[in-house]
Amino acid sequence: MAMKNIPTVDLTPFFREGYEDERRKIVESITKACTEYGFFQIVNHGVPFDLTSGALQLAKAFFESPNEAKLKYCPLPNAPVPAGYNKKPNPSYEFNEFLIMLPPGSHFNIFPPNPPQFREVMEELFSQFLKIGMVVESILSECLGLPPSVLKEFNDDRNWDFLIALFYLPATETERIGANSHKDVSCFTIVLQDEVEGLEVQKDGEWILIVPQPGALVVNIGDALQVLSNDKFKSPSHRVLRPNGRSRNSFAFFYSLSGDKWIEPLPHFTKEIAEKPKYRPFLYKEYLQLRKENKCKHVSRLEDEITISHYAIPEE
Ligand SMILES: O=C(O)CCC(=O)C(=O)O
Ligand SMILES: [Fe+2]
Repeated sequence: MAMKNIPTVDLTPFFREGYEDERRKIVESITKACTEYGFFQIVNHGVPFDLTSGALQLAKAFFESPNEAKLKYCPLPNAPVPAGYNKKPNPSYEFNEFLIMLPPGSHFNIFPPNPPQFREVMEELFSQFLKIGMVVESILSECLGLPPSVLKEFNDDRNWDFLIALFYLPATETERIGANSHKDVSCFTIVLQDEVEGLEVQKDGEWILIVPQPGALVVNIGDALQVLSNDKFKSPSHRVLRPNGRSRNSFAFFYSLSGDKWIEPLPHFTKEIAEKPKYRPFLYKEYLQLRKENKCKHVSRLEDEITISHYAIPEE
């Protein structure tokens, strides 16, 4: 595993008047990070540290409760994403437990009553991630060279965003994989990791550690933005290795798209620059459904998983 440094950017200038030069420099560093890694970290993003550390502790307390208690909170079968508690079976090619929530107020949400503040804190975390997500969306839009309103107007339905609390048990002698190499379905994902290492991004065949930093959030590009930008920003392969001797927990916020949207590369990256689209149009919720099957139907072979290349137009 290589120790290259994924850039960390300070977002302070985006919360103040002026600072045009500083903002331009940040846009340049994020563009470079997205082109090279599809990953970067942000600090001074406005999400309170007390909230992030409290949420990590409460989630850990929930996941450490007995299995019978957790299994009462499994998803409803018709939910667009499987909100509630779920666990990858053992043996499987990966091993983790998770609790998914849709936006606060969604009737699909299923929260355990214990620990008592868990629901309230997860809802607050969701709202804070949404707020910073909108700032990140406008920065990424600028990084892609899009006119300011294009991405925001295209992606104007926030009912499909979801937040996952994740828990990884310590590695065993034979099993180290917490989450196998995958690419996220989202436009982009915001990850809050605890202090335990494990998240890695693949670049040029090497695995690079995303070093946990107190107070930082990790951002990575997802498949939807890869399609919309016609591969200008690619959704990076990443994985989670389980730590030795201790557990790890994290939250991942999927800044999504309306499931009712047909998506295909935007004209700014195709017609307007005389490039061929690399993907055929598809309904976003169809892709979400296929990916939900990957996540919950316990596909036991990695090669059987559906990925975004399912919609790629073969090169002539
Ligand atoms: O647990 C993490 O740090 C990342 C999880 C992840 O990649 C995902 O849920 O898609
Ligand atoms: Fe991921």
